[in-house]
Amino acid sequence: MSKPSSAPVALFWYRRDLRLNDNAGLYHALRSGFPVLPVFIFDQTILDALDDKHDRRLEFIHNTVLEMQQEFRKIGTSLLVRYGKPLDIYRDLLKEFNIQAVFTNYDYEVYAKERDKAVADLLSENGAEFHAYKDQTIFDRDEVLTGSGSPYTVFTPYSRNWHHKLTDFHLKSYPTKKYYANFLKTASLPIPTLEELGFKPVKEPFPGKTVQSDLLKNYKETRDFPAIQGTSELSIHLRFGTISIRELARKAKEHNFTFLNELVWRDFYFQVLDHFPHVEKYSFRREYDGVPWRNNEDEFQRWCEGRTGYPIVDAGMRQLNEIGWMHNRVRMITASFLCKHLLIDWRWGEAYFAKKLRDYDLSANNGGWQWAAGSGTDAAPYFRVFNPTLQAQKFDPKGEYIRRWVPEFNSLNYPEPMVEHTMARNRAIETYKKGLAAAK
Ligand SMILES: Cc1cc2nc3c(=O)[nH]c(=O)nc-3n(C[C@H](O)[C@H](O)[C@H](O)COP(=O)(O)OP(=O)(O)OC[C@H]3O[C@@H](n4cnc5c(N)ncnc54)[C@H](O)[C@@H]3O)c2cc1C
Repeated sequence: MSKPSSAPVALFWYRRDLRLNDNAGLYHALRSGFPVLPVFIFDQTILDALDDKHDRRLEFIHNTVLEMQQEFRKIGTSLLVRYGKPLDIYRDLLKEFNIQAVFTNYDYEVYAKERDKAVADLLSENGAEFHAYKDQTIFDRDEVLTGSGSPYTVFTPYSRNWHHKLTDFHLKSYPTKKYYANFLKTASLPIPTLEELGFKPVKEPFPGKTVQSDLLKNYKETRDFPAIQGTSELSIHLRFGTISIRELARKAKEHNFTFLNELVWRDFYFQVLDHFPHVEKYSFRREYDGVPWRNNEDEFQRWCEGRTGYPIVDAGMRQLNEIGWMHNRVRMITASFLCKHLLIDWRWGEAYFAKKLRDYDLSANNGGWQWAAGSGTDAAPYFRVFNPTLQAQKFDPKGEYIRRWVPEFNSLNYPEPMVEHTMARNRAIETYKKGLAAAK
């Protein structure tokens, strides 16, 4: 394919980094010497897989793209927005523009890595370069390794080394604003509506982008209590890059070590997915794939709908179904209940969360589920089974969270527990034992 004779340009391809400020790949694009055209692709492969057309994630992305377009208009450029399969879109873009290079930020998911490789190959065949940068993590793939150079598979030593390696350099922002003059000057380009993409808005507000210093200061004491707002609710912003991880980590470092350590968990699970891509489909510890799950579909349905008869589990599932978010403590309880009390394959629960969570992120979701199932890197041992009643007493002592989401709790309309705890606990331990022994 010969290049069009128009002036040479570089593209910056937005994906999980939907902001102009402090954006690593954008910074490098703007310093490349070519005028930069920012691009966003609504990826048909991803959109086709979403069966609920009221998808909060897509609405969030769409709103953000519209907001970014306003910012781009102020500086005389425009976001080029396309809908389709990325490789097809790049074939078209190569015909429309004299592309010298495409800049972007790394994505650690298997699908994304394959997509990027295909696009990089296509560009290379057409004499254009592909450059990807670390932007969504503080440390990635090979930056925090054990003494023998292998990836960490346990969080605590990873975290110790992460903190040890951290310097001000890693938290420094990329000053993109200084280079805004290097965007390609264009007229305003159109953006498809949500309806044109085949989706409908949920029209519920999203959490804000900022976190109060007081919340961070008290985070260690408040984060486990789902009835209060003791966590940042920034997860959707971290997921789509509407805030910078470096800015947030600087604030965390200043105010609260425990909060900073949650951001370390995030890095940890990204590097687990990057180094051990088999976790996307299989247990991190492969012997756990031998657990003979019961996989009862009616029981799974009751769990999904929040009708298990365990109020903390039901409150969590209803919170998830209603607002697309669930408190972390309750994610742990509901996930453990599905895997251990009901002996349902963690992948069923993982897929349900993936459908519903507004902050769904493959790495953290998979890490959380494999932790709950006992099959993951840092997993809770299989014989440790959360007691949902004791968890509720400890973390929702006044039952406020439960009453908020399960108003009929304590009435005749509320179901009896679907399994008895002691029986379920013993059954889980025996079943896991059998599965693990068979895998030896
Ligand atoms: C079964 C299960 C599934 C989960 N699925 C997801 C998911 O799909 N997407 C997701 O972002 N998080 C997931 N988590 C982790 C955690 O529950 C959420 O990040 C957190 O509840 C988001 O709320 P917040 O922003 O108020 O968190 P805060 O407590 O304010 O934490 C700040 C940020 O740190 C990161 N973080 C916190 N805890 C973790 C963790 N355990 N692992 C990785 N990152 C973490 C998140 O980016 C979060 O926004 C899951 C946890 C479990 C147990």
